[in-house]
Amino acid sequence: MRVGFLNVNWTDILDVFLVSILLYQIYFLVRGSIASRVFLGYLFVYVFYLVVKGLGLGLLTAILQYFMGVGAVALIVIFQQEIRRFLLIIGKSTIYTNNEFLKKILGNTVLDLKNKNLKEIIDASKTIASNFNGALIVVNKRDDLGKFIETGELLDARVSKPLIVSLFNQYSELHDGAVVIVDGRLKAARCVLPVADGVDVPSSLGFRHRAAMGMSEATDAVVIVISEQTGKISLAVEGELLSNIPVSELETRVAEYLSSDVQRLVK
Ligand SMILES: Nc1ncnc2c1ncn2[C@@H]1O[C@H](COP(=O)(O)OP(=O)(O)OP(=O)(O)O)[C@@H](O)[C@H]1O
Repeated sequence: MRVGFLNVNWTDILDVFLVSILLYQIYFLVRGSIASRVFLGYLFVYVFYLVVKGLGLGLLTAILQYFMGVGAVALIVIFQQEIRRFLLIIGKSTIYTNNEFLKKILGNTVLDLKNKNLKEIIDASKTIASNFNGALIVVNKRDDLGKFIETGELLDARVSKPLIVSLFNQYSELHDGAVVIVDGRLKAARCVLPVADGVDVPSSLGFRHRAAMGMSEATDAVVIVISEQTGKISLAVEGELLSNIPVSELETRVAEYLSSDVQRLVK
């Protein structure tokens, strides 16, 4: 098919269609964040490069080509979070989650909660909430939480209700930040978590709740967050915050997410 001076065949149309979807998905992932400005900047340089190349300006093309090469590596670093989210979306597609064979190969079966000491964690959360002491408790699922543990005070203690409650006591030296629990061991306290900054985050949310969302977006851990102001308990899972969870439902909700393939907790 000829459109003006262009020769267009069906593969070109398919190509443009797929690139449009890809660009839209990238825009959807980065919109509202600082990364979106970086992405636009990079896109602008790329279009400029195509124009320069089309005009046959050899030297400028070579310089821009080098810049684009280095920029591609920089983009991977800058877009770590977005790339992770993008791959998670693909990984969570129904093809995978509904396929028993793949689940078995990739070990996506029911997880054993026996070693997680959930009861102690839940009991501690209830007590902290009733005392109106704020808290941020990260409980691992499968992902390695090593780099977040390193930001805090290393403890590696057996999880127990009194330990967690006393760590979040307002007079404790370690009450700030989050505790990270891995397979029933309280690995560290006063940990710094990544803060969620997307447009989906309500501006009214404080930093404790944003950090819970950010952590659950960056990893598959479940984060229990207790508000110091209201004593309400919320859960962050897969980048979403489920506010004001009734204490009677807390254990079931956490166990449900940690033990199964359920990707999102039922609201
Ligand atoms: N990135 C972070 N990583 C870990 N802990 C954090 C982070 N940001 C904030 N916090 C913790 O949250 C505490 C209070 O934050 P802030 O009052 O802004 O949160 P909030 O969501 O309004 O919670 P609250 O309802 O308890 O006041 C801080 O003192 C700190 O202990």
